[in-house]
Amino acid sequence: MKLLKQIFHFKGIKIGKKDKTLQKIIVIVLLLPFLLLFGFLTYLLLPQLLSNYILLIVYIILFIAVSALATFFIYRLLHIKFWFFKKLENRRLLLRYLTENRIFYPIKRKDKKDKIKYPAVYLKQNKYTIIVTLELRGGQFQDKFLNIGGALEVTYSADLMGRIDEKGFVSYVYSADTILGRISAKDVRVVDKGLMLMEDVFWDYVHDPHLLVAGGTGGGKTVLLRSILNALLRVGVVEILDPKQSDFESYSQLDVLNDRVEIDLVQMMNKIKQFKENMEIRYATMRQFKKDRNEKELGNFQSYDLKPAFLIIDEFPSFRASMLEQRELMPEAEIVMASLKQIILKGRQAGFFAIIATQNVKADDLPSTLKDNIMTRISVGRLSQFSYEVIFGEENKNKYFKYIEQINGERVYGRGYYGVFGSPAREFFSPLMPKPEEWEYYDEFETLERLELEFDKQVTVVKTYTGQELSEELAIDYRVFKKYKSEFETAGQEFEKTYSTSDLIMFERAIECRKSGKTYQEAISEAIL
Ligand SMILES: Nc1ncnc2c1ncn2[C@@H]1O[C@H](COP(=O)(O)OP(=O)(O)OP(=O)(O)O)[C@@H](O)[C@H]1O
Repeated sequence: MKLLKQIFHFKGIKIGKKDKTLQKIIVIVLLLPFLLLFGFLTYLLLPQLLSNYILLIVYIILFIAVSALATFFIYRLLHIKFWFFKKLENRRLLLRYLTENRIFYPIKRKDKKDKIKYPAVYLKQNKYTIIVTLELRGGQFQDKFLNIGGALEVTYSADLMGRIDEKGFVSYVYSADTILGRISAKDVRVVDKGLMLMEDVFWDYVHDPHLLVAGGTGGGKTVLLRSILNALLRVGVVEILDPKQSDFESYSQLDVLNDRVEIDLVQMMNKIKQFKENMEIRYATMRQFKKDRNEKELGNFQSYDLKPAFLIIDEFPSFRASMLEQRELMPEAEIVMASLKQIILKGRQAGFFAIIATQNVKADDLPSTLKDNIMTRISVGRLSQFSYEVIFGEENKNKYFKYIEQINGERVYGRGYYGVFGSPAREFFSPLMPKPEEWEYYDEFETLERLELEFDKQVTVVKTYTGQELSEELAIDYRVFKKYKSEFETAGQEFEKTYSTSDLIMFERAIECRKSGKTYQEAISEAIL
């Protein structure tokens, strides 16, 4: 079976001259009914037309204009509406690229025009992806083929998702026609694969924790955050910080978000500290469950049937700036930033996630410990090149990020890019907000049941440990504990005077990793995330 697969591995349909011919055939077939009609009418009107030459000329010009226009209209419509025609168009585009860039072998013929032979280039297409496979195997164009990925990205107005190197071939995978996967804001839900944002885009917050949303003014950031809220409010507890005091403030009147929307600076700072405190309580609760169940390793929040908690911070740089601007708040601001860092570094297992929204990103807007540990990133609207670089990182350094205002003549809102840290960014369309007369976020949220975290009902005491106590709890020598601590600190982890349950769990994880033969460095970086 494996051998058969290797022999008959389907790379797609080979590109060749037939692709141009096919396009011509389509145009002729579309023109045919008009030509028949022309013939029939001419036959009926022949005596009148022949007796008046001006009428004949007007008749011919009119007919050519009407049939050309109608054919063009139907041709365009078919390509916009039908997948089959789009596929043909993609084949023609690739053929065009090859021809215009002289990627073919001319074959000389005696007394005749030279013939053209195209190298082996295959195109495979499905709903959202285009895969172009090109043969290498010592061919004249092999060097070109190894670097053609970016050029074809422009040809298809698509996003290069990756390159696959196979023996003798190279394939480029593009995501295209992404707009077809757009969903309505009404339908945004958390499903098995994560929070569904498009038909094929899921924010898997358990595996790629925390979310960074960036959007230029009017780009659709607020609409996107509200759509996300539509899903998250159904599965967990959401806290919102709205420093602009506009987009979310009114939601505090809703039962589901009552006391969970802050607009005042000090209240917002307290909310972050409280969120971090809650994360520690969650860790303590989980540890207790682990003990009760006699488990060897601590599971994640889902394995103990606990609900996730989300902290949305809108306009993060402006919130941070106003905190740092006020001298008297400085010491407190540091604690707040340290708490946020802890949430981002340690929240995943406990089910505590941050969603940080910002406009264009400036150099010092996002401290790198925060940015580097927010795994999922989305942009909407127009951003500066610098912002794209900061948001989507090294991996997408050479990517050409486009700003598209219209698609097929219609203004498009909420278009941007989606990426998980370290992988290629792809085109993204934020869920489409229905017309206000059909559906409103506020009315929808009004129908939702308010969810609580487990400890809103019961009081759990957060245990803290001194270094000595922690080493005893971990059953390791105090000097070994110090060694782990200094390794953690080298990796950028900061500790307070006393240690929390989440610190204890992090140390436990590192010790486990070391036992399985990993180096200190590997164990520490695994334990942090
Ligand atoms: N996904 C969408 N579906 C439909 N319309 C949208 C969408 N996103 C944005 N829009 C339109 O664009 C307008 C501006 O969007 P939004 O308020 O979300 O921008 P923003 O990025 O939050 O801007 P600002 O930062 O200035 O507040 C919306 O009022 C809406 O008309």
